[in-house]
Amino acid sequence: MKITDAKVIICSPGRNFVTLKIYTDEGLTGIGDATLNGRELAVASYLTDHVIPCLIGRDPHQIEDIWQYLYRGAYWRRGPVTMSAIAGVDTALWDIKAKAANMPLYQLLGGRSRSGIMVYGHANGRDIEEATDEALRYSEMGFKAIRAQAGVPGLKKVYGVSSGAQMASGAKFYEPADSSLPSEHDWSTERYLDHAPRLFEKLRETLGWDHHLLHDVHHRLTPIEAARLGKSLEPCRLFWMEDPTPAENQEAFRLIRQHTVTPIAVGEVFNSIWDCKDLIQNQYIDYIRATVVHAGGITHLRRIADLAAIYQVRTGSHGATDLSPVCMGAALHFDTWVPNFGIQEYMHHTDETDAVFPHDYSFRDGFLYAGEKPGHGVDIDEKLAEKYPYRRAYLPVNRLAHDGTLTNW
Ligand SMILES: O=C(O)C(=O)C[C@H](O)[C@H](O)CO
Ligand SMILES: [Mg+2]
Repeated sequence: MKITDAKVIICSPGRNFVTLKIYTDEGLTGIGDATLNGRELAVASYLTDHVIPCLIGRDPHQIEDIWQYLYRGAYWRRGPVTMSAIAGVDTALWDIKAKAANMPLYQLLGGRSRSGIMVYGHANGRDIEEATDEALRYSEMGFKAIRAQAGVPGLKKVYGVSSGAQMASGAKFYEPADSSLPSEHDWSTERYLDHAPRLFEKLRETLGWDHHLLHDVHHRLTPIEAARLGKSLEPCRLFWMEDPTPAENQEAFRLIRQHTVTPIAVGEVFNSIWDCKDLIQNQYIDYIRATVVHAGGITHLRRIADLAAIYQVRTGSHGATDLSPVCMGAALHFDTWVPNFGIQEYMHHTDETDAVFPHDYSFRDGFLYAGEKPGHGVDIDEKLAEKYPYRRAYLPVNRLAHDGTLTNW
């Protein structure tokens, strides 16, 4: 088999997505997600201008060789743009290989390791009461694991809290990339550290102890502040505290670990095994959140998961709505196989997105199930995609409430 063509499809059915479609001389096609929220066109250009010309004429079955060719061949290794582009190619090639084998992708990876994929949903509210009501709604929908975020008194806008608008599915609409220039949030660590434990006390009081509860700190604390939060959340027994501090300095997590047994999840912004090698080998974290689209596709994510397995670190892949249904489909096949699976993030896409990307995965009683169609089971309706042209949209920036200093969002 030979690759005859490839093209990048950019569309915005509610939010921007970049999809790579690869064509072969045997009529089989495959698609991969290459979306990098807020920097979409950089990846599109990387693919169109620099990667696609290198793909034509290659054997799509040689996934590993093509991965190495693109990674080593660029000379400039790693980085989110490069690795998202490689992920788009890699995912599309696994899709083609599985279609050629007439098997669902998880079978090629090593077969089924579990009956379904436990997922966590996002309950949030402008205050603790609203977030608690929302968590109850997630429980009624069947979720066994719920991430909770609440507004902080005195702060106008914080990460993870919806303005209140509802989608057709009933879920609260939340899209952080909400503006053609970055919108501005405000932040106070003192107010947040006082407030966050109260949210989880209320959730335990209301929901009891049968649900897994998760929380995303979204990189906003220093290590010692994160240690304090982890300690104060211990009585509420969280499944994880996510991204407590920025992870550029992997050694920083040693300090958090010395102070708290609240489990730690990190990795949604990681794009290679080198970003998490020390975190994993020192057992500073419990869950690795790297995912298919930002970490070089299935080929590279598998290496990260295998390293993590040796150190009893489990997977907990990123699954916000900026990861397209193509990424979600591929991730679910990966999750169906990976031996050290922990949990999968699952945020509903809008109806418009679901219509542009028909898929065969399904949700039932707190679990997602990969479909049985050959490939990863996700397609793109190109005609429909044309109706939703790209719109520039940025993630917000964050400033300290008391003096306007730029801080982590
Ligand atoms: O889903 C999460 O845990 C996130 O932190 C979502 C990120 O803010 C989002 O994917 C950025 O594009
Ligand atoms: Mg996160």
